[in-house]
Amino acid sequence: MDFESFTLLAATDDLGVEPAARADADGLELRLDFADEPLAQLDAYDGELPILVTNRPTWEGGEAADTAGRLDALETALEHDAVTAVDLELAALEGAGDYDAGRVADTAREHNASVVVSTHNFESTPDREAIVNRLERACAHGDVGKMASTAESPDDVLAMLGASRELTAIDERVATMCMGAAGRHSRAVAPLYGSRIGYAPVDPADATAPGQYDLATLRTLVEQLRSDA
Ligand SMILES: O=C1C[C@@](O)(C(=O)O)C[C@@H](O)[C@@H]1O
Repeated sequence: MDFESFTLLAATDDLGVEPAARADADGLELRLDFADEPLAQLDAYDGELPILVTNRPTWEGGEAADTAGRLDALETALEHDAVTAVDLELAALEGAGDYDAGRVADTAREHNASVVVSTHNFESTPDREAIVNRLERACAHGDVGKMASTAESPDDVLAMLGASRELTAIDERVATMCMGAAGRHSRAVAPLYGSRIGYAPVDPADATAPGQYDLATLRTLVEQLRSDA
């Protein structure tokens, strides 16, 4: 996955959803931190969709302990041909936590895999300038800078969309979304402002973040809006 164009990922903890995802997804996001035996799942994987692997630490809203093993698992996952992208937290690349995620980025590049550098705000959405600054830092560390914030108002979504448009206009590759009820529509609209990645569960009951649409719905919304543009 090179994220040259909008890429819709079926977010999951179970690679068994792959056949059901094929109609609407361009790939899968496997959340190692949510999954049972994720590396065994990858060993057994014979699906068609490429995979982005994520192993989100607890200090960034995930369920993975901040250990060297968290990063080891991502490096092991990158040995699989089906894994063509890895998600690394901006904070982990800038020295937060106890372990340097730079080695995982190096491994990704050795395997010609893309590096998605992510940052999250589960409480609020900063202003447009702050979003631009954080996304520029993320873009500097990888192939796509990704930010997911929590919207409380339409103004928050406007800030995220404006930042997306501003960075896309200078050829930065970003993925943006606002979480929560107030931010939900951003998941369908942000691709029109340059966002390169969307995340959606096949089954809405399996959401990996607040405010996600199910996969088929998000595909329909994005395609309809893009055709109207
Ligand atoms: O970082 C992201 C974005 C996300 O949090 C979302 O809001 O859709 C979903 C996560 O699974 C993914 O790793």
